[in-house]
Amino acid sequence: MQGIARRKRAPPHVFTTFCNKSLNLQFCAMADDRMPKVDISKEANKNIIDFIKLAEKNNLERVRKLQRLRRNNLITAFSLGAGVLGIYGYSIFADILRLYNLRALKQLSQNFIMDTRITDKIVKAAGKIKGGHVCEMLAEASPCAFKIIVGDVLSVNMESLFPPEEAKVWTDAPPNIHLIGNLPFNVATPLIIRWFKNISERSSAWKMGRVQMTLTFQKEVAERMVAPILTKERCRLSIMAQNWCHIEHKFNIPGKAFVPKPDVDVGVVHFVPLVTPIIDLPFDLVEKVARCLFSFRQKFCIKGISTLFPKSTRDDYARRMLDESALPHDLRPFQITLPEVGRLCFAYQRILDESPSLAKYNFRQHLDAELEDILSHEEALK
Ligand SMILES: C[S@@+](CC[C@H](N)C(=O)[O-])C[C@H]1O[C@@H](n2cnc3c(N)ncnc32)[C@H](O)[C@@H]1O
Repeated sequence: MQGIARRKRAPPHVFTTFCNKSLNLQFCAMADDRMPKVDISKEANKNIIDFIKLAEKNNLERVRKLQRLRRNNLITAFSLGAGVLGIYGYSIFADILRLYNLRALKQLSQNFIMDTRITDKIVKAAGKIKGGHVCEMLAEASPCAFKIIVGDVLSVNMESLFPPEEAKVWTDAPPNIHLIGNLPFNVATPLIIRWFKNISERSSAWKMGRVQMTLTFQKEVAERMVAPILTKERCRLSIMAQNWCHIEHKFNIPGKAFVPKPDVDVGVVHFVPLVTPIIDLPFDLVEKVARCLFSFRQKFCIKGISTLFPKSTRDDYARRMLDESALPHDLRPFQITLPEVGRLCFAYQRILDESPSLAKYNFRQHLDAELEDILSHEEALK
């Protein structure tokens, strides 16, 4: 008790303990020489042991506090480092843009990929291109003969771009000609639809054979193109892409890899035209059936199919198309396989063979007139 009373007077910072359970509290050192030594080996004094335990607990807490502090410091240092590196990296990109006198034009959706690891990855996704003919790479980066075509890719006829001796027969392996592009999203989607049409007709670049493409799209569009049945992404674009091409969604590029950064992520997609399409019918017919079929995605197919026909005959023709295709009437568009869409297309073709004028019917054009009809009918019922 005496020892405790004295020790209470001692300033807490001069009390140091080195104790360990295995030492059975054999050693206790005091930093203050004025304090008398306490002989704890004599007899187990409960109060002293409690005091030492308390001191040990305090020490432990201090150590934990220090560890927490150190961890927080590390996190802060790491975040600051990453921030500095980010700013440094961005300034390098900005310098490169300035060096090449490039200015990102918003109206052309110019978002540049400055990381050559990503451009390498895109080129790798194109497959074996060594010694090949490639449409689009940067002039300065290319050791090969390079020709810049200034123009709108949507209206360029690519027929004459490649040497005729590179052409391959359609049923052969694809020629060593590649279309690689990182185009604005508002250009890439209409362009690929146009190119599917060219593929179906074997026109433009596809006069050279089954020319492959490696193109970027908004990530969600890439996902739609490869979407299998029963997925929420399945849509008209899935039908069009998968009907004419073997298609692979290779990888995604995060928006932050571009300068300036777009609001969305980007998907890289590789296309190889099929020797024979799954639905071997004219592009416009397949496109029209797919468009109408998916115009009411959550409804039964019959609703979308019926929009292929004028109002007076639509229910009969739609039922006939489903029956001739051996498809149930309660099927929804995202449940239909490509060969089943094909059966619907052939059924539609047979109807057109009987009544060719039906081919001209366009639901969208007639929509306004029909809506007016419905409204006036409802008006009359009031
Ligand atoms: C997303 S940026 C990509 C730039 C560069 N290829 C890259 O990957 O860093 C899109 C490029 O397509 C060009 N572009 C925009 N509309 C175009 C069109 N209709 N025809 C051809 N190029 C177009 C823009 O000028 C821009 O250079």
